This record gives sequence, C-alpha cells and structure tokens, in this order.
Amino acid sequence: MKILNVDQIRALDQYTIQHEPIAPINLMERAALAFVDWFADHFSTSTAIKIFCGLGNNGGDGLAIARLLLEREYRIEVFVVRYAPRESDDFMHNHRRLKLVTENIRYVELTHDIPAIRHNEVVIDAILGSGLSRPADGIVKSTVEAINRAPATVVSVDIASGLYTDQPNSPTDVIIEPDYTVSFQLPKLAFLLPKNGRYVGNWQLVDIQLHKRYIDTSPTPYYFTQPKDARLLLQKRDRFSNKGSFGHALLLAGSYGKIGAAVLSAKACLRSGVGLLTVQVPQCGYEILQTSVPEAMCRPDEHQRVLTGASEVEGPEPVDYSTVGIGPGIGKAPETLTMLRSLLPTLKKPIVVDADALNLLSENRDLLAKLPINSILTPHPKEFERLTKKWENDYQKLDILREFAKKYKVIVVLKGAYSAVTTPDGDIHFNSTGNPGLSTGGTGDVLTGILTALLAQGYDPIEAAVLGVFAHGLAGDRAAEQRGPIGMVATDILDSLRWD
Ligand SMILES: NC(=O)C1=CN([C@@H]2O[C@H](COP(=O)(O)OP(=O)(O)OC[C@H]3O[C@@H](n4cnc5c(N)ncnc54)[C@H](OP(=O)(O)O)[C@@H]3O)[C@@H](O)[C@H]2O)[C@@H](O)CC1
Ligand SMILES: Nc1ncnc2c1ncn2[C@@H]1O[C@H](COP(=O)(O)OP(=O)(O)O)[C@@H](O)[C@H]1O
Ligand SMILES: [K+]
Repeated sequence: MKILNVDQIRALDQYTIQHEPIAPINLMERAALAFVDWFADHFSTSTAIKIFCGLGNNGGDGLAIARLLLEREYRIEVFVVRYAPRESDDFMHNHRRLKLVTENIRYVELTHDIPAIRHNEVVIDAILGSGLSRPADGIVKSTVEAINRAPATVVSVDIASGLYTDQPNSPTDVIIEPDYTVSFQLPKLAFLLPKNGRYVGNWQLVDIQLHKRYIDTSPTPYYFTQPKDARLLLQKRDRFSNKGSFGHALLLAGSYGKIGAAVLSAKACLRSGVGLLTVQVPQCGYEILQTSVPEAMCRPDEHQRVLTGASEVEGPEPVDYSTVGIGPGIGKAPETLTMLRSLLPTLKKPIVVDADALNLLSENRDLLAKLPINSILTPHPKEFERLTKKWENDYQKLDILREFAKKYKVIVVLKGAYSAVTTPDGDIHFNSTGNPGLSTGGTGDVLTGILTALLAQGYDPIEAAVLGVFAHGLAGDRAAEQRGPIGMVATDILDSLRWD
C-alpha cells in the first residue's frame, strides 16, 4: 500500500472529484459516513459526545459527522472553533445543513467559550486536518490544550489537530493527543514515526473509495506492507523439490554467555524454509546447539569462547554457502573483528548482518564498503545511530537511512514499531505487523534467522527483507494473542511462524 504526501492527497481528492466524478460535498459525506460507521462500531448511542470543528474541510467533516450521528440518535454537542473569518465552501454547506437539524451549535472564540469536558465523554477532534500550515495558536491552541487536559476519550478525524502529515513538528507545538485516529483511505507518514506515538493513538483507516488510478500512478518512496503485498512475495514449493532446492545457509552466531542468540537464529532459519543450515559457534556452544537444534549442522570454531572463523572441522568456505547470516550474540572480540575483516571481501552474494557485527562495522567503517551489494543490515535505532549519526527528528532519520542504503548499496531494516525496510533506491517499506510484545531480548535474533533463510532460498533481497520482516511481526502478533504481549518471549515467535 502506498503512502502519499499531503500534496498528493489533495490532488487525489481533486482527481476523484473530477474522474469518478463526484461532487466535493458528496465526497465529504462519504468520508463522514465512513467515520460514523467506524464510530458506531466502537461507541454506543448512550455516549455523550462533544465534536470540535475547525473552519476548513476537516471541520466540514466534523459537521457532517455531527449530523449523521444525530440521525443515529447519538447525544452530541457541536463546538465550532472560530479562529479566522474564513470558512471552506464545504464547511459552509455542512454548517447550513446541520443548522436545519439542531440548534445546539456553539462557537468557541475566546477561552471562556471552551466547555468543560468530563471523563465519560467522547471528544471528536475535527479542528484541523491535513491542511495544517502552521502551528496551532490562539484559540485553537487553547482548545487543543483543554481537550488534552480533559479525562475524556478523544477520536481525531483524519489526523490529530496540529500534527503535520509529513513534516516535523517542533517540540513546542501544541497537538491533540488522541486515543484513536480514524483516517481516510491511506496511511499518513506521520503515523509511522516513533516521536508521534502520542499524537496518533490507535490509528485506523476507513475506505472512502478515492480514485485507484491516481493512487496506482503516483510516485512515492513510501509503502506500508499489507498482508496481500506480503502474500504476493511468497514462493510456492515445487512438488518435486528436495532439500537442495532451498539453499544451504551458514550462520555465524554466538559467544560465551550468548549461545542462546545462535540457537534462536538457527531455529528461526529452519522454521523459515531453509534447505540446509550450518551454524558456526564457539566451542562452548557446540553441545548446546547440537542438543537444542538437531536439524542444524554445527561447525565448532577453534576458539572456546568467541568466533574466529577457523575450525578443526572441514567444511565449505563461507563463499560457497547460499548465504551467510552473521551477528547474533557474537560480541566484539578482536578475533571476531579479524574474522569479519577477512570474511567480507571473500563473499559474493548478499548476506544478513545484525547485532554486534553491525557494531563492529560502526567501529571500523572502512568495512562497510566491503559488504556484498544488496546485503541486508538489521540495526535497531541505537545500532543505526552508531553506524551513522544522531538525528534531530524522525524525518531526518529517514533521510539518513536513505542516504546510507544508497551509499553502501545495501538494504537497511531499521527495527522497531513499523520497522522501515530501506532499499538502495531509497524506497522505504514500513512494516504493518508486530506489537510491543516483541520488545524483548532475542526477537531480533529470530529476525536474522528468518532473513538468512529467505536469502538462502534465492529470494530477491528486497523482497526477502519486506516479507521476512512482515512474517516476523505477524508471528509476534500470533504469539501475543496466545500469551499476551507481556508474557510472550522470542521462542513463542518461533512457534508461531507460518508461511501460508
Ligand atoms: N482526500 C481526502 O483524504 C479527503 C479529505 N477530507 C478532509 O479534508 C481535510 C483537509 O481539509 P483542508 O485542506 O481544508 O484542511 P484543514 O486542515 O481542515 O483546514 C485548513 C484551513 O485551516 C487553516 N490552518 C492551517 N493551519 C492552521 C492553524 N495552525 N491554525 C489555524 N488555521 C490553520 C488553513 O489556512 P491557510 O493555510 O489556508 O492559511 C486553511 O484555511 C482532511 O484532513 C479531511 O478531514 C474529506 O472531507 C474528503 C476526502
Ligand atoms: N513496539 C514494537 N512494535 C513492533 N515490533 C517491535 C516493537 N519493539 C520491538 N519490535 C521488533 O522486535 C525486534 C527487536 O529486535 P532487537 O532490538 O534486535 O532485539 P534483540 O537484539 O534483543 O533480539 C525487531 O524486529 C523489532 O522490529
Ligand atoms: K483533526
């Protein structure tokens, strides 16, 4: 699914009006109806509702929503925040229509016009939408502050008033902090960025049938991976396949005290369809790995506690494996750095690089240029900051991500809520699956195993990253259903992985 910018959203609106065709006021009615259908599924008619409307089209939506809720016998009070003399045409139209059915419309011009809001009420925030062009001030600011102070449940229409759709807010901006955002048709970039969490709440999309042709032909670097996008990437297994058909992966993982990382990665790799797996662990991990992951072959490193790359056991050279996954639990011993230094230039195919392998790269940046093209790097934000630099805001972070992926011709999976899969072309695919239950040790090791398995099977590296990150989050969502987000652990994700 594409994520469009605010100018494209406006143009999409106009395109739909011209080419469907549909009168602007009817498109607004459709949006209001979609909102009200959602609202009716979440709140009963006994709910006391205060709707705050601005003077643009977001306010117009609010007025139409007010009328439709009245038709459904909700108890509503409407407040128009009169911050300017100008009103949009569709606002005026809906204002007239609402006045025909209720006299209960009040106007907020001064702070003493702002009503008291009680805890069992629901506030619908339709003050400012995607047309925000400057920070909220004056009576808008005072109203937003009053709503934020109130103990009520807040539902924002399209986007929280005061939040920019696709540019950074300043830390001093006053913005609605909703419980829910019900937005129209396409996700907004602002919803996916960590710093905006409290200005978005639980966000939902409602379909208002904006014109598909415009969406399909609009260029954008931003995507939001949906189940159907992921399903399209999944390769079917041939009836006459054998284990040789699905690659032989090499995992370099674990160090003394962190053999669990190697075990989790290995299990995830096997649960993601790899044909054969060899794991190289320090000698101290040999028995652990052979016992807990009998499906994997184990090549003990000649070092007792850390990886050096050398082994007394004969085996293929790393370059001869279908792919290599390196990093989970490896630590940063000098011997391990030496291994990385000699290994990287020998590899020809994309690999997966995670955890301390990334930290070693940050401390030895010359090695970045040695990464095979289209390798997948999976940093969490701290690891990514070490690889690059501190960012001032989430938008700058996206620019840094893109620059890095382009410069080193790698795919970067910046992990977290809505993990951002960034391609060497500068596209960013935000993941839609996963939950805070994944914020627990070992879940990243599972992801490394999954991605290594997909590369070994011959998946295109970008597709492997998008699909693997999606499947990992989905397994996390299944685990959270079973165990709850607090009780779940990385092993539960392994048990929940499914590829159908
Ligand atoms: N395609 C879709 O998705 C559809 C979208 N629809 C709806 O339309 C909404 C967008 O409507 P919109 O463009 O009229 O913008 P909105 O934010 O209501 O108001 C802009 C006005 O506010 C002003 N203004 C700006 N900042 C301000 C501030 N801080 N304090 C005070 N004023 C401020 C600004 O002033 P200006 O910049 O012109 O000086 C302008 O006059 C969208 O969010 C959705 O709800 C649906 O109805 C149908 C389908
Ligand atoms: N709040 C969250 N929502 C969705 N996914 C999350 C969230 N927190 C963490 N994750 C996911 O969990 C994994 C954590 O990886 P990482 O930080 O490397 O953990 P570890 O190194 O302990 O295994 C990543 O895939 C990340 O996207
Ligand atoms: K709003």
